[in-house]
Amino acid sequence: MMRLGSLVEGLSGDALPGGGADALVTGFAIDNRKVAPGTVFGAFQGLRVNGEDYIPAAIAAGAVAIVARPQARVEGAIHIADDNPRRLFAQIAARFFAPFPDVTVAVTGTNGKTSTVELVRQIWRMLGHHSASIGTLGVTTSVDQVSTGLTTPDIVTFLSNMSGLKREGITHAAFEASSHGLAQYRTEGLPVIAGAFTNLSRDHLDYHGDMDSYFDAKMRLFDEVVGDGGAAVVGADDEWSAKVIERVAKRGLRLLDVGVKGRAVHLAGRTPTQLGQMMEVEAEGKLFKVNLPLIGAYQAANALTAAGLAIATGADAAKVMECLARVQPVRGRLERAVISRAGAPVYVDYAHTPDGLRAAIEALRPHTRGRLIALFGAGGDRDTGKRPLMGRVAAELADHVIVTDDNPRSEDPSAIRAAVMAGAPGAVEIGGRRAAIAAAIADAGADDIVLLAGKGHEQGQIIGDRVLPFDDVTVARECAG
Ligand SMILES: CC(=O)N[C@H]1[C@@H](OP(=O)(O)OP(=O)(O)OC[C@H]2O[C@@H](n3ccc(=O)[nH]c3=O)[C@H](O)[C@@H]2O)O[C@H](CO)[C@@H](O)[C@@H]1O[C@H](C)C(=O)N[C@@H](C)C(=O)N[C@H](CCC(=O)O)C(=O)O
Ligand SMILES: Nc1ncnc2c1ncn2[C@@H]1O[C@H](COP(=O)(O)OP(=O)(O)OP(=O)(O)O)[C@@H](O)[C@H]1O
Ligand SMILES: N[C@H](CCC[C@H](N)C(=O)O)C(=O)O
Ligand SMILES: [Mg+2]
Repeated sequence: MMRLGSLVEGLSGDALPGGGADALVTGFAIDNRKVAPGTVFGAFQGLRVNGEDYIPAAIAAGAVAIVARPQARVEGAIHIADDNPRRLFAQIAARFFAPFPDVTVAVTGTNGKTSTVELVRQIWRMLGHHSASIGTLGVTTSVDQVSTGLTTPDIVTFLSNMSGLKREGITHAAFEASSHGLAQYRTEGLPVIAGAFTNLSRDHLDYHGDMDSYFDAKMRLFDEVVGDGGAAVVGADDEWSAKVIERVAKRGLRLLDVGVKGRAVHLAGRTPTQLGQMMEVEAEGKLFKVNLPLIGAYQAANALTAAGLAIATGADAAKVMECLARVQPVRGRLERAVISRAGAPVYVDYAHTPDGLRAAIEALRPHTRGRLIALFGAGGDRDTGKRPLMGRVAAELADHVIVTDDNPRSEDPSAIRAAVMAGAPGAVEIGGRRAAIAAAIADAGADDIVLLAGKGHEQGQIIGDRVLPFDDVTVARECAG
């Protein structure tokens, strides 16, 4: 327990009203249903509801203070007022949940965040650090993986997870900063010493409106979240890279640009091998030949971004390159699920954007002798504009396209499929993901390759408000057996 005064000192403009500084704080919550006596409640205006409407309920449940806009009505508890209550709440809560792992880094970008945080975690571990990652796969350490549902559930869960990791002896942590998380101040308050940008392409425009706003949401990572004197690892091969580098320079962060156009970690060459690829990498004036055991240009890019983060946080480049040769595949990212009876390899990948789909198909192309069969759908209650674009990418790059269901959520699955089909003339539509997977595998010959895209590691299919058990890898094995 801590006193409210010490938690807000220097953060909140106004002095706490009479006696407020001595109030004992027992915890933090942003949902009134999680308030207990002594909780500080963050009341935020949301997309669905206004959290300020729950202030009376939070106070009735024992909230000691409310962090909310100055206009909010607070009676019977201390009102800590700020025009940006989400930011202030994160700062105050971080003081409560401190200490955190000593070395903390964050990754943003449309695609590649989960892969990159997972690869940094592995590199750090190989270098002898106690490391963890937080993101779509949950909270991962070398001994444990706990799923959390969302990439970044909420600020209280995030800070309490980070604090729990510190208690378990974790010294190095990498986390995913999604654009929703950044816009809602869900992943901050703690010192972040390096940030990384992977790439930017169409997704989530339902939430952000347009690409410039989406870009700005992501750039908060470098503008505000990474601490003064910190580093920025920037994937240099994206059409947005130059703009990112500009922002990083303006903020005065140390830049490590990585990729084919990168100078700090330069990818000079890349040759696919049967189970991976040989990369030629220049870093710190030396040339390294790295046998990366992961396929696809996109995985090479993520591996180098992860390497950049390890270097930015003090690791020796030569040692990091040695580690890259020993990384384990990331769950559900070009994971080889099974080889069909006919002899066709079946890959599961989490591609759920047009650019992700392009990356996944291009990764498999050099490994395909016959036809590349791509199966995917699009998630319901998400950016609708990406659907025909995903269809178009697949129709252009794959030899045979099957359009099926992803997580329809509250939408009509056939309407989602129709929107995808609109971009993919010639594609076959099969409602019901299991039936579609069975058809894809049955259709594949010995020289063909099957890509099951969109759901990666997910263990359930969200239909309406029900989550039915579903795992692409398991279903693929059942259909192939
Ligand atoms: C669009 C979005 O990001 N929504 C998230 C966000 O909602 P919001 O702030 O708009 O909240 P709201 O539901 O309108 O409620 C407003 C406030 O009232 C509070 N409340 C609400 C009801 C109540 O009874 N009592 C109460 O106190 C809520 O806790 C909230 O603080 O905050 C909520 C509480 O933390 C989240 O549950 C919710 O995630 C929804 C479920 C969601 O689907 N999010 C997805 C899109 C998401 O965030 N995905 C990204 C991944 C993106 C990527 O990596 O590509 C992620 O980081 O996971
Ligand atoms: N660097 C990259 N460039 C292009 N596509 C990529 C890249 N990295 C990953 N992808 C594609 O995106 C998919 C998801 O990868 P990953 O889970 O690492 O990304 P993410 O950013 O965490 O996604 P999410 O937004 O769902 O959390 C992969 O399965 C792949 O198809
Ligand atoms: N983080 C992404 C994951 C999408 C995964 C896909 N299977 C879907 O349901 O759309 C999102 O929440 O938009
Ligand atoms: Mg992710």
